[in-house]
Amino acid sequence: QKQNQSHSQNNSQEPIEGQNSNQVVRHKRSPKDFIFGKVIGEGSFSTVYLAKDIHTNKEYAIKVCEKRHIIKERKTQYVKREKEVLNMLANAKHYFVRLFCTFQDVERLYFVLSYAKNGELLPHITKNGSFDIECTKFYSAEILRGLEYLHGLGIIHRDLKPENILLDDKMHALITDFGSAKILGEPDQTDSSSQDHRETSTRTQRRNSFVGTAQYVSPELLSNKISSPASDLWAFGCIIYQMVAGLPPFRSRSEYQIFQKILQVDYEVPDGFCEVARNLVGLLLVREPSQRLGANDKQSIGYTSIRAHPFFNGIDFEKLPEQTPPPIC
Ligand SMILES: Nc1ncnc2c1ncn2[C@@H]1O[C@H](COP(=O)(O)OP(=O)(O)OP(=O)(O)O)[C@@H](O)[C@H]1O
Ligand SMILES: O=C(O)[C@@H]1CCC(=O)N(CCc2ccc(Cl)cc2)[C@H]1c1ccccc1Cl
Repeated sequence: QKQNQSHSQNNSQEPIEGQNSNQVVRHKRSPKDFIFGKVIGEGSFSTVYLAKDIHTNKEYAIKVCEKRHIIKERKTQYVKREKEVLNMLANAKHYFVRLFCTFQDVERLYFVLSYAKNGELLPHITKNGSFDIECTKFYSAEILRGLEYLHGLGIIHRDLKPENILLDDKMHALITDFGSAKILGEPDQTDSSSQDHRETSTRTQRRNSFVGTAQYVSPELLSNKISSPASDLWAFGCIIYQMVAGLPPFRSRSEYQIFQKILQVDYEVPDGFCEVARNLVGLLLVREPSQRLGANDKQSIGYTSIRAHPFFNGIDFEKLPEQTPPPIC
């Protein structure tokens, strides 16, 4: 719309004259600030569009959620949690999809996210059959760095899977989808609603009904509903296995049978599966969360025992963002 000069919206980051220079006023965005392009994806209650900011010409992925549908599906908490966790990741420079801003209108919520031009990791694994060891090492290392940052903030993802690892234009990994995340130390919903204040240790939380995606869910989430950062380490083990084998470790026609296999830690390793990768997967797919490799590492310094595993020989964890990801072949 025509901007009235005297009240022209300052949507860029320049300070407005009359304000001291280090103060930048950001005006609340609205759909009018963007040109909405093609649909790049659909969620169970969201549609994601490729969009361009009319002021900067920058491209974003805008996730649009219908309020009516969210309320009907009783997912209001999920949506609020996604925004809350994305905000906590605002200072992360790498390894996560970033949230630039949110706004809403009567019917919808809008999340302006970084655009992961190369989509989800999953199709890159399946299309290619599986990854070679160089690719597997690189992407496992980037995911591990993301988990170190996330767990360092006391956040458990709880639904880590190759569909939730996106790839940016340079093919670097971006973890996304934080609606199922748990923030350690916050009062658990069950505590506030139920009278009995059940003991929950700091590192693990008693769980309410949430369970992640069948193939990647950890045994503890299926049995006693307690999740901890080690629950993400289990999913991490499943993802490494899947990059090497091309399929997740726990597979079956029925979800119930997948759960049975997970609870028994019943998986096979195909012939030709790289031995050193098999060893690492074997140290992560351990039924007892506290016995998983990395479970007892100090959160503040990262997963030193996983980084030290021979599988990561040759990986410089600090230099990953500057590296060119190995071609998927
Ligand atoms: N920042 C992004 N950049 C590029 N593509 C994205 C981005 N965010 C989401 N997508 C794509 O849009 C699709 C829908 O994502 P969205 O997060 O809305 O739903 P979902 O989490 O995939 O589904 P559900 O809500 O059922 O879990 C996904 O398949 C994803 O590939
Ligand atoms: O949590 C927040 O930061 C704000 C607070 C103000 C606000 O009204 N909302 C929307 C809350 C909301 C969530 C779900 C539905 Cl279905 C309707 C409204 C929240 C919101 C705004 C825009 C995008 C997402 C969210 Cl959760």
